[in-house]
Amino acid sequence: MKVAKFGGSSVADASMIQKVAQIILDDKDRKFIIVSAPGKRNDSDIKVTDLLVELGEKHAANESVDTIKAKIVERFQTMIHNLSLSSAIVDDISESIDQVLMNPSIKDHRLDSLKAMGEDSLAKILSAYLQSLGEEATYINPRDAGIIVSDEPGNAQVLDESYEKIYRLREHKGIMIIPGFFGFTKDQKLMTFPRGGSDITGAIIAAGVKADLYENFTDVDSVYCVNPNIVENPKEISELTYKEMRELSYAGFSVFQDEALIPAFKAKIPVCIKNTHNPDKEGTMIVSERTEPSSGTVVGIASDRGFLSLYVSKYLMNREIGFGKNLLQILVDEGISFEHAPSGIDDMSVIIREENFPKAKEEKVMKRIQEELEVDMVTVERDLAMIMLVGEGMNSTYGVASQSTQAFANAGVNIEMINQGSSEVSVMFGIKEERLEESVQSLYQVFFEK
Ligand SMILES: Nc1ncnc2c1ncn2[C@@H]1O[C@H](COP(=O)(O)OP(=O)(O)O)[C@@H](O)[C@H]1O
Ligand SMILES: N[C@@H](CC(=O)OP(=O)(O)O)C(=O)O
Repeated sequence: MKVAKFGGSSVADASMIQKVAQIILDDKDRKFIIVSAPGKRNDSDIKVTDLLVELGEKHAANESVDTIKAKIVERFQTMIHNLSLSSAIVDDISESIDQVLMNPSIKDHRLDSLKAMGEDSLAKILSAYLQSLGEEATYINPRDAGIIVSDEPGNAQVLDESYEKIYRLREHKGIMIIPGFFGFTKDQKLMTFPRGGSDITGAIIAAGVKADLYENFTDVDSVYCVNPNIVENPKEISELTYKEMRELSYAGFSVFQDEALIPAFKAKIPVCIKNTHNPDKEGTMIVSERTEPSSGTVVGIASDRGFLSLYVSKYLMNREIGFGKNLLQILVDEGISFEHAPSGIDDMSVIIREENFPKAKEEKVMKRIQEELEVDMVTVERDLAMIMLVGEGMNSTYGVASQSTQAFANAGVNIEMINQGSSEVSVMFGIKEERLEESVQSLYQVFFEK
């Protein structure tokens, strides 16, 4: 049995849905289908989830939602019309949006219910389309599928008790179409996963039904060793380990949501990233152990913008018991989560995503650090990018660090920070955001073109 997830780019319009239906019908093992909300049809288009977020924000600000709601409904209407399906589905979508907007009992998590409407509507459309082709296909709501999640709006996590119920889906006849991106709390509140979270639903269902394979269909032939938007035609990766993919997706390989790997990894379900436009291509396999030798020590270079470094220096910091804990406690008190915390003898930097440490919090946090920890210096440096080199073989190989620093030197880029994490499969560099592209290109040359 296979679980196949189709991302937003794979269900962007009616012609894509026809392709998706063909892929499903081409393999009888594709029994559990997870769908995202319609994504961009072209570069200037807007994802349905983003339209729904805008709708929610306007509603919360008591602004008129008529125009934005009409845009969303029209998007589905065109799709339904081009698939020759009943227009009653459009009326249902429009009514469901109104119900969510008017329901007073979901006030504190209304945005989740709105965001979920993209996936939910698309799942209903795909099952109706498969039925119109004479197939036995059923829309299954995540509540009925058994996806039970924590009560964290926009950031839900699956609860382990889900898996037993999901396993029972195996007995269901025909093809099951399950909307991605959300689940229900024990007290029946709808909660969404983090953005990109349909990948997470796919992994949860794959783990729950103990699938032989989790196929993740997107719009590229494979996972490339570097973001194809930065390097033209980069090398394809045929096989990756869970550990490598987790690091790469965390650090910027947006092709697979970073939290999605955990359920698949725990249940040891192999994952295959494939292209909806080119389904016969093998794609990239993600497995627990490599079956073929990797072509190099570094398997991928991931990068992401939007970080800052909170730098603290205090003479004899190394002798002060609890300094690190007290610094991090201040961040906890202020509701700031951090990513990395490299430290020296008298210095410590805390790397934070800018969205988690808005400028409005800066003055108070700096003042608290200065006064409570009596530091010599505390500064914040914004507009940083992180570049991560990943590969399971890296730690047992000489020269990766020197080759990397050479690559930065070739590009004339100053390294602000190096962090060889404890994961043993990655090394991370912090640089100024504006030098990101040339750094990645130079690293690509050194590790993949020589
Ligand atoms: N290393 C990488 N390999 C492949 N694609 C990548 C990589 N890094 C970033 N991407 C981007 O990820 C995109 C696919 O992810 P996404 O747009 O979320 O797909 P979907 O709509 O199928 O969920 C690709 O089109 C590509 O631009
Ligand atoms: N539609 C949701 C969830 C998702 O996974 O989307 P996509 O498959 O387009 O990345 C989002 O935009 O976040």
